[in-house]
Amino acid sequence: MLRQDGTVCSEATTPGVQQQQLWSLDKRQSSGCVYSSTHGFNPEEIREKLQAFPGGSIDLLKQESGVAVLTINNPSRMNAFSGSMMVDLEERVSQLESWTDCKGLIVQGAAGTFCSGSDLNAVRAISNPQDGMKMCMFMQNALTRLLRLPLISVALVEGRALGGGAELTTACDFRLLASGSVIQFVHKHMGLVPGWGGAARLVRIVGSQNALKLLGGAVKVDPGLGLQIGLADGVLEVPQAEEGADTLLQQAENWLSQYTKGPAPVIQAVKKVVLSGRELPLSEALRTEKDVFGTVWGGPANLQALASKSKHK
Ligand SMILES: CC[C@@H](C(=O)O)C(=O)SCCNC(=O)CCNC(=O)[C@H](O)C(C)(C)COP(=O)(O)OP(=O)(O)OC[C@H]1O[C@@H](n2cnc3c(N)ncnc32)[C@H](O)[C@@H]1OP(=O)(O)O
Repeated sequence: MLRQDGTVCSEATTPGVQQQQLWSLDKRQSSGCVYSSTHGFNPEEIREKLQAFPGGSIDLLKQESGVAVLTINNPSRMNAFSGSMMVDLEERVSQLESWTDCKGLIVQGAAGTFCSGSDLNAVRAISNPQDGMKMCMFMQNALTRLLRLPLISVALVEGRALGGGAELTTACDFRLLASGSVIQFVHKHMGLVPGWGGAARLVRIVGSQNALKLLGGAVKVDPGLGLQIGLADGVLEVPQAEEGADTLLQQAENWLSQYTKGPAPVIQAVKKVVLSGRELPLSEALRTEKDVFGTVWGGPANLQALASKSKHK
C-alpha cells in the first residue's frame, strides 16, 4: 500500500512476508503498517474521528546532530494522548521516515512527566468496540512505524508512563528512567489489556514471564526493577538546581551519542539489519542483511575508513 509520502506499507508483517514488504530499500527506511484496507482499516475515517478530540500536541525537533526530540505535550492532562495527538504522532513519524539524515530519536514528556496513556475523556467517547478497535489499529500502525524507523530511539521516562504511555516506551529501542520515575501497565485496572502493541513488544523486551507479571499485576516498574528485568537500559539522576548540571535531556543525548556517532547511512544500516534479524525468519533476515550490506560496502564511510587504515602499515 503506497502512503502519500511515497513509502510503502506492508499488507501485514506476518512471518514469511517478503523482505520488500517490510521496507523499500530505495526509500532507505522500514515501513510498518500492520493494518491496511484488507483488515477493514480506513485511516482517513479514524483520523477524522480522532481529530474530534483535540488538546495537546506532539512536538518534533530535528537537530543538526541527526538526533531528533519528540515531546508528548499535554501537561494539563499529565501528557495523556488526546485524539488529535494520536493523529499528530502519525504525522511526526511520517516526517521522521522522510528525514534522510536521521540517526537518533529521544521521546520525552513535557513538564516533568512522560505520558498517562489515552485521554480518558476520549476513551469514554469511543468506548464502543468498533471505534476502540479502529483507534487500536491506528496506534499500532503508528507505534510499529516508530519502532521501525531507521534510527536509534530512546524513551526518556521522567515521572510516570502509564497505560498507553507505558506502551509508548516499548515502541522505542531503549528506555532511560529518571530517578523516581515509574512505568506501569495499568490496563488491568481499566478492565483492559494493552491495545497499542505494548504487550507484544513487552514480551520481546522482558520475556513472557516478566511480561505476565507486569500486566497481570499492573506492577509499578521503578528504575531498579526496570534494570533488573531489562525494561530499563539506564537510570538518570534528576539534576539538582545547582548551576551547570546536565538536564535529563542532555544526559539522554550523551547516553545515545555512544550509538549514533558516525555517518547517518551507517547508523541507519545498523538499525535495519537488527530490525530484520528481530522480525524476519532467518533466511530472509540473511538476504536482507546482504541487501543492507550492499548499501554501505564501498560507500563513502567504508572507503574513508580503508584510506585511513592504509596509513597503518
Ligand atoms: C491502550 C491504552 C489506553 C487505552 O486503553 O486507550 C490507555 O492508556 S487507558 C488510560 C490509562 N491511564 C490512566 O489510567 C492514568 C489516569 N491518570 C491517573 O491515574 C492520574 O491522573 C495520574 C497520572 C496518576 C496523576 O495523578 P495526580 O498526580 O494525582 O494528578 P491528577 O490525577 O490530578 O491529574 C492531573 C490532571 O490530569 C488529568 N489526567 C491525568 N491522566 C489523564 C488521562 N489519562 N486522561 C485524561 N486526563 C488525565 C487529571 O484528570 C487531572 O485533570 P484535572 O482534574 O482537570 O486537574
